[in-house]
Amino acid sequence: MKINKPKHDVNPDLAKERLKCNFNIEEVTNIIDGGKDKTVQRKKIEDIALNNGASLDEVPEECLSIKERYENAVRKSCVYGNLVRNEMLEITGIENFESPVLRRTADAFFKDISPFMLHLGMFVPTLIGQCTPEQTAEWLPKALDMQIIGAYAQTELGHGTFIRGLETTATYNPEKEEFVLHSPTITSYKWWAGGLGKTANHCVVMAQLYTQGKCHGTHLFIVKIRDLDTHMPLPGITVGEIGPRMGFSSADNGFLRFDHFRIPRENMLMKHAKVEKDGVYVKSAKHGKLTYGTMVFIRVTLVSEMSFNISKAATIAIRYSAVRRQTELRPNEPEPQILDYPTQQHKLFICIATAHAFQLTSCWLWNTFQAVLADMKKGNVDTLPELHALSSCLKAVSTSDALSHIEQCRFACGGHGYMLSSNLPFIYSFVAATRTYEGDYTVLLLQTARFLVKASEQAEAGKKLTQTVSYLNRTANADRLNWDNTHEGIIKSFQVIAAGKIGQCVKSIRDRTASGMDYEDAWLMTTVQLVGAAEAHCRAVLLNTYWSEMRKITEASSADVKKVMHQLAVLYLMYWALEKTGDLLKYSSVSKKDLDELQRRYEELLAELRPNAVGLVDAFDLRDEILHSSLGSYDGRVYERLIEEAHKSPLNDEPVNQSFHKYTKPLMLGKL
Ligand SMILES: CCCCCCCCCCCCCCCC(=O)SCCNC(=O)CCNC(=O)[C@H](O)C(C)(C)COP(=O)(O)OP(=O)(O)OC[C@H]1O[C@@H](n2cnc3c(N)ncnc32)[C@H](O)[C@@H]1OP(=O)(O)O
Ligand SMILES: Cc1cc2nc3c(=O)[nH]c(=O)nc-3n(C[C@H](O)[C@H](O)[C@H](O)COP(=O)(O)OP(=O)(O)OC[C@H]3O[C@@H](n4cnc5c(N)ncnc54)[C@H](O)[C@@H]3O)c2cc1C
Repeated sequence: MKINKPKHDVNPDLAKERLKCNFNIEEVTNIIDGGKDKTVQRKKIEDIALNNGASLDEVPEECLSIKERYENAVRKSCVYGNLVRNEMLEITGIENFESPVLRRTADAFFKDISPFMLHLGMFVPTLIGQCTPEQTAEWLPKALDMQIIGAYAQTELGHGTFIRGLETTATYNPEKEEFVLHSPTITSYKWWAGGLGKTANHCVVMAQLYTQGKCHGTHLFIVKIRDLDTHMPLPGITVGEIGPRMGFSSADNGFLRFDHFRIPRENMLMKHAKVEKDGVYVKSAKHGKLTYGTMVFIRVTLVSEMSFNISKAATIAIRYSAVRRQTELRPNEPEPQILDYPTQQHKLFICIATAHAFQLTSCWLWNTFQAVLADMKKGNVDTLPELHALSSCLKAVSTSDALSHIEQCRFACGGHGYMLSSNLPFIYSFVAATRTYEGDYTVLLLQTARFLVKASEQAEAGKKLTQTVSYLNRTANADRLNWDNTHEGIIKSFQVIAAGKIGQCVKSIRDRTASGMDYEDAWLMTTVQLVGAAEAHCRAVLLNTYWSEMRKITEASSADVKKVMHQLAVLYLMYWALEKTGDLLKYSSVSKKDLDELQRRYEELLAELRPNAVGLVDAFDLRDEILHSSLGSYDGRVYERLIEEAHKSPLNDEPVNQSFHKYTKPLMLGKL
């Protein structure tokens, strides 16, 4: 495989690691990309984006002021957007505008975030999923061609989670065939939408629809908020940026207030529900929640996004751990590479395995999503609840796991991991937001729990369940599973844990209602358990999917690749079994001896994977321009880069900062 040759000599420790690797790296890269042809396509696209050179910042993004950072990000977004529009989409096909391949090239331009991300990330998908054919013809080409720039304005100051509680109103006036958008309260200010503050000239708005004096719940509208020529907000629109936050600091998350702002009837996105010219409301014939479609789509794509982010953090931390030496093991011997510490391997090898687990699961989820869309086209919405339950829990657990693994990667890099130049803080703060946005962790797990409780009741009634919960048919009446110390045994035990927890939730709810509580209170009192049950279900799905997809995808692989891919999947199973020993003890016959044996095998597996660690992260094939890391570059020039980056600090522009003469010296002389 053509590696982009490093300009400098590779650090000798890192070079030695590469000699140790005993599998074909390119073969693993092809597996991750989804095939050899996909790797070739990805590299072609990366060459277009990365050779353009526009990503190069003279001053690091983080050293700029808020305004400069935003302006610089817009500059780069325009160069990047133009490349996507004119060159990259020609290769992927326009229908793949959100391909992970395009997504990863964006990271070469932005350490933090592009103010245009939500245009392609949510505005365009909403047009695709929510417009009639006529509306699609009107809006989509303009959006894809970037003649209009959009945002997704759903969340309000007062409500993000509870969409039905949104307060913005869209009241239909049949005389003028217009909707009047209005923000009646402070809490109805739209709040948070990415790109809305300063960049977007259009946005999709979620508002309560009123017609013929009746509220029909939340619906989507496309709204032009700024003049296309002057970019001034239109009369009736108050729009701005919400202020500095933990991450997302180069984008302009926005607020928006409507003062009786009028839009034509045709601007209601009417693929599912409609308002006729005379004001008659026609509800969706298929399903009441189809306006939530963009959220389902993004939740599905976030699983692959998490794989990508973990693979970046793991690459940085593992390459650094091969270069870094610390602490004498024995007197007069060289200090070991920190990667030789089993505790370090425990922090990091699970990250490699998780990146693979999420990548394979995300492909499987994507196929499930496509199958549900195909069903819905034929008018069948029966598979939607299962997709909603799956995408909700996988979004919640993948973002939460990614966050804790990325934090482990930072811990694994000691003090240097705290430097922005390592890129780990950027990756961390980006992923921290994913745990909240697009549906908070707890809230989404409770959505899955709702589905699981129903499924459990159906299993009890002897009904045959759909694929992802079919284990409830087999395990509903099982008490404690006989522990079986095989890989399949571990997966089965997670299904039994999930079934046991769901069963316990059902019992708690029933006990509480039997003692006089109404159903809502009984549910509320049980929510801590319900979140645990949904998480357990998600773990069972993840373990099962990773294991079976890994076996399928490596069927034709070479023996060495098969072996290392197999080792990673086993590591994943064992890691989670050991993390959940309490549950295993509760729901299976596992003994202390079995668990000790599992721990011993896990530690041996870490040692077996050790020689391949650098090879495994090289297989992610993340170019230095994408990694943006002083600690993680291919050549391992860690210390040189840290010094180079330190010199870029604006505080080093002059030998003495003016504050010395202004404040410190007077203080020293007692003249302040
Ligand atoms: C170069 C390329 C760059 C591209 C780069 C890409 C990167 C990609 C970057 C993205 C970047 C994003 C940046 C953040 C963008 C935001 O964050 S946008 C805002 C997102 N907001 C949220 O996710 C809000 C979360 N809240 C919700 O989804 C809903 O309120 C809840 C929690 C699902 C509850 O909804 P509800 O209407 O109150 O429904 P509820 O009464 O609980 O349930 C009623 C029934 O509806 C069902 N239901 C609820 N939701 C659904 C659904 N969605 N589907 C089907 N059924 C549903 C329930 O299961 C339930 O069924 P039953 O049990 O009755 O059978
Ligand atoms: C970086 C970032 C970008 C964003 N971009 C956009 C965007 O482009 N467009 C957009 O419309 N929105 C956007 N959002 C908003 C985002 O979707 C919401 O913040 C998110 O859905 C969570 O809603 P909330 O803020 O109302 O949290 P809350 O619901 O207020 O959550 C607060 C706490 O209450 C708990 N809680 C809430 N409800 C329940 C319940 N029913 N049961 C148990 N616990 C509950 C939660 O678990 C959480 O612990 C963005 C947010 C961030 C952070």
